Amino acid sequence: MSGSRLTMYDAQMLSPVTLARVIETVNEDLHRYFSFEELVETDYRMDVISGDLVEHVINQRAKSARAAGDMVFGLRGAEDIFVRQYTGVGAGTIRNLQSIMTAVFEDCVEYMPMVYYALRVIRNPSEISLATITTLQTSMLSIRGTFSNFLIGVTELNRAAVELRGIYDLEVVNNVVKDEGQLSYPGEKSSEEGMALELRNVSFRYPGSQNIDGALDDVSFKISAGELIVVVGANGSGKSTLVNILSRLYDATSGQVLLDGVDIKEYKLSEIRQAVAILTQDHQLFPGISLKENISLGDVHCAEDEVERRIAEGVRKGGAENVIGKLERGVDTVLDSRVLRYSQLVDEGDETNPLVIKMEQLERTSNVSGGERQRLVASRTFMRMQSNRIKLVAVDEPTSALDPEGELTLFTQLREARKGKTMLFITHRFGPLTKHADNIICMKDGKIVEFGNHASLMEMDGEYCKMYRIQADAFQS
Ligand SMILES: Nc1ncnc2c1ncn2[C@@H]1O[C@H](COP(=O)(O)OP(=O)(O)OP(=O)(O)O)[C@@H](O)[C@H]1O
Repeated sequence: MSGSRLTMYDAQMLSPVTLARVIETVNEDLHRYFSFEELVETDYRMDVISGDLVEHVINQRAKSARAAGDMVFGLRGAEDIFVRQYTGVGAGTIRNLQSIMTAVFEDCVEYMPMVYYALRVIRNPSEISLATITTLQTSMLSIRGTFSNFLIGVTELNRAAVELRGIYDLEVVNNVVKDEGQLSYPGEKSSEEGMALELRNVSFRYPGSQNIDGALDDVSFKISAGELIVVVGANGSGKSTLVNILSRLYDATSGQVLLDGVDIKEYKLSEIRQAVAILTQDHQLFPGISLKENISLGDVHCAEDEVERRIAEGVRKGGAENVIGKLERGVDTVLDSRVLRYSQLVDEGDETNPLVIKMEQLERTSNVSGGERQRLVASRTFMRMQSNRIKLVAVDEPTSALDPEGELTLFTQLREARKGKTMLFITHRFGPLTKHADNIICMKDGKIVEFGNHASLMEMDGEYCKMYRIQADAFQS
């Protein structure tokens, strides 16, 4: 795609004047602009934050906005909202409020003499003339306009604030996770083998949680560098929360987290993020950018002459070679291309409306399945894992849409890539992983109820053994 052609489809029949319009653009910069703009959505939060991509996304968005130039006319200000959503800084809101208040103040000052004169006329009606009435009327209309603009502004601000809260509770996370550490990671005590992890009496409750109990309750354990750990437990037992705490997406409410024997808060936050690779069901393909770029975002710090090779390796290990092979444009394929939709006054449910028909035609349908998507997302993680900086890999049930062979291959590839890394797998399926685990953490109601390898936990005949037997029996009966 190149050029900057805009194709417009107007709906003249809606009204004597055009009230609605569908615009198609083939401008690549504009597409990128919309794509990066969309990454503020909750759906992509996990990828952007855990991949340490905040700065990259903000820069790319600004760059494509500059390149697209006037085509993003009317969308200025979105930048502020974007930055605010990622940083928790309300710069845009504050600036908007300031400009509205300034306008009101200026108008009040401007019309003050009129107001004074109007008050005099009320007190002394003999002063009034036709010219005075006309002047007063005009002034009052202006003042009314100013105040109605003010009210619209306040409503807008309110809407923006609600949107902000709704979309991004990450703002809370950013406020809670303070980036005050000074140490570089890996540090002096770090091992070549991977990241050593320790939790000491950690309890955690999500900000604003309505649950009676916290998500983690007095959790303690120690994992040596380079171990393969499997975390099991019922839904809601705290497994994913454990990963959130270890990768410092959240800070523990109480207790201490140590990485290589040093308190996690003493390290620079971005260096911790750069040392961790996370793959979960929540990880997504980014819309509107090529598969190649999607996978390369696994490591934006990769040397330029290494990128191609590492993407290819990521694709192979992620089991996505066949997926890409069957696409006409291969790794250059753009899935979920963004379409500019302007649908004011159009009932999108009305399937006979010519604009609705046109919009549906323009939506690029994605031609990959859910499982194929998971393979492409896994390819990004494998791209990331090739970096020497990665010392911890946390994998949280990323295989829900994979066929059994795909799941087994993914786990095998992950295990084989463990050199120099500590691996943490969260799974509900015991077979392919637990027998390879150095240790298994079994969780229940936010607590660790059992810790040990498969043989020792089976011998214990407790919670782990019970869950294991349920799955094993299902295959035998
Ligand atoms: N963002 C959140 N805000 C508030 N509460 C949350 C949030 N995420 C999880 N919780 C709560 O924390 C507890 C632990 O959740 P967590 O996701 O860690 O469980 P899990 O063991 O990974 O569950 P699953 O097997 O279903 O993935 C649950 O009670 C859950 O409702």
